[in-house]
Amino acid sequence: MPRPGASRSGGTGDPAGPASQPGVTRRRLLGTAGATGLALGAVGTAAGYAAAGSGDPDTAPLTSVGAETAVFHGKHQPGILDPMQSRGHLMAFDLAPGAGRKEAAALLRRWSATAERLMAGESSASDTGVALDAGPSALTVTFGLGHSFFARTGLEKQRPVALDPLPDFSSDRLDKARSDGDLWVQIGANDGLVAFHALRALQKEAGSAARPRWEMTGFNRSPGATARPMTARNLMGQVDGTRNPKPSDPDFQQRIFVPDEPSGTGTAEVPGGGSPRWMAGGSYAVVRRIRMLLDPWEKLSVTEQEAVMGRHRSDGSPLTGGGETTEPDLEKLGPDGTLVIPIDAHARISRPDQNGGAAMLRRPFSYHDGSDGKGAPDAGLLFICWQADPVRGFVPVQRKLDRGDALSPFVRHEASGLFAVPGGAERGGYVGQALLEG
Ligand SMILES: C=CC1=C(C)c2cc3[nH]c(cc4nc(cc5[nH]c(cc1n2)c(C)c5CCC(=O)O)C(CCC(=O)O)=C4C)c(C)c3C=C
Ligand SMILES: [Fe+2]
Repeated sequence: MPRPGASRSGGTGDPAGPASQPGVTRRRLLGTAGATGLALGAVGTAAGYAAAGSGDPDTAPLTSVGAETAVFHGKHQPGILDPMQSRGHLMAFDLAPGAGRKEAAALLRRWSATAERLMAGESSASDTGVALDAGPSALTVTFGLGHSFFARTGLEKQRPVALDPLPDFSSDRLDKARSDGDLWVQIGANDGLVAFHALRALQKEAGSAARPRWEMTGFNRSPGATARPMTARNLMGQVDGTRNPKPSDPDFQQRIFVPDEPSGTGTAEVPGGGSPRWMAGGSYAVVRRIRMLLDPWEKLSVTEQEAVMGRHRSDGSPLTGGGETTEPDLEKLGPDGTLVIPIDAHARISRPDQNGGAAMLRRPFSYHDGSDGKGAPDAGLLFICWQADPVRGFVPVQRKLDRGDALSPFVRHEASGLFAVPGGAERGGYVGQALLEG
């Protein structure tokens, strides 16, 4: 299976040698004809990397981690359905003073071209060489548009109702400087250098059109670190992600993605009108930087921690028994006559059946930014969730959590963003084209 973009042309003007020449991958990709493309979500393993086995570092086989390739073009943008990567960067940009629709379109075209090249393991226009020697490493780049983007570009009439600001929650402690933004970029890769390389390329290509607003760096477990593929753990030690909606669920598409023919115009003139047509195949990302108060959390006994969550710490199984994926028995009483899964346990009150069916796809990164200056770790979750409409996903669940989640005393929401993430770019096109040229 040829890797997307592997034979595309486009000069780089970079002096870094063959790896930066048009159509040449960073590792001079060898014959892709025999590639098997081992499907893992949208990520595949480019078996075409397998080489003659000489000692030549440019032709030696890559490990499976380096060879994994995600697909840039498609109905949905990458970085939503792909397996979570071990490294992540989140960045928000604001359009520069004087930059409008034309500049935004040119920027998204540049960014999309670069994302396509880098995801295929090719070099970027002003390659720094940071990712030389490495394969694409399951790199994904995802672009989103914030509420303020639409006024800046004169496209208010196209702004989806679904992008209306999130309500205030009583437990919010939000830093506005690290919240929101005109444009949002999510980068994920299974190699820290590959992810950083993409970050620098996109930052430089913002040029005079957009200025960085905030940046966050996150991580997850490395592929292969466990004996078998397992659900992720967060920095509280919990198995996190067990009950995520699955693509095989009958209602998965309608819960997570805007349909091909959105029901309404999605404009403010049509309340509840859903999403506009340019969002077909797109999704809405809610991004929350949630600090974990790890010192008090780690003082709890394991039994106390498990009561907060309603699940066992060891394997994520419900307190009512069974394995990780066993359905919890929410009515079960213990010998003392109280509920085995406490009434305020996080895993109880966040369920769709406790929130009018509200559901979201959670795809977070952990983060650690040193300490807060008083000795407590500044660590937690870069919570990212995906849904077709935040009013039927994140908002009702967070309202419920805000009212009485047993986890609340141990977490603090410190930054927030809501972004419209358009559908995937067509070949030769760019993300957001239907909006900006529609
Ligand atoms: C508003 C949405 C949510 C926020 C914010 C949130 C924060 C948060 N969650 C954990 C850890 C776990 N969450 C789990 C389940 C779970 N959480 C949410 C939503 C939010 N979580 C949902 C919708 C669900 C699934 C509910 C269900 O369908 O049963 C779990 C249990 C395992 C799992 O299903 O993933 C854990 C663990 C932390 C640490 C956290 C803030 C830092
Ligand atoms: Fe949760």
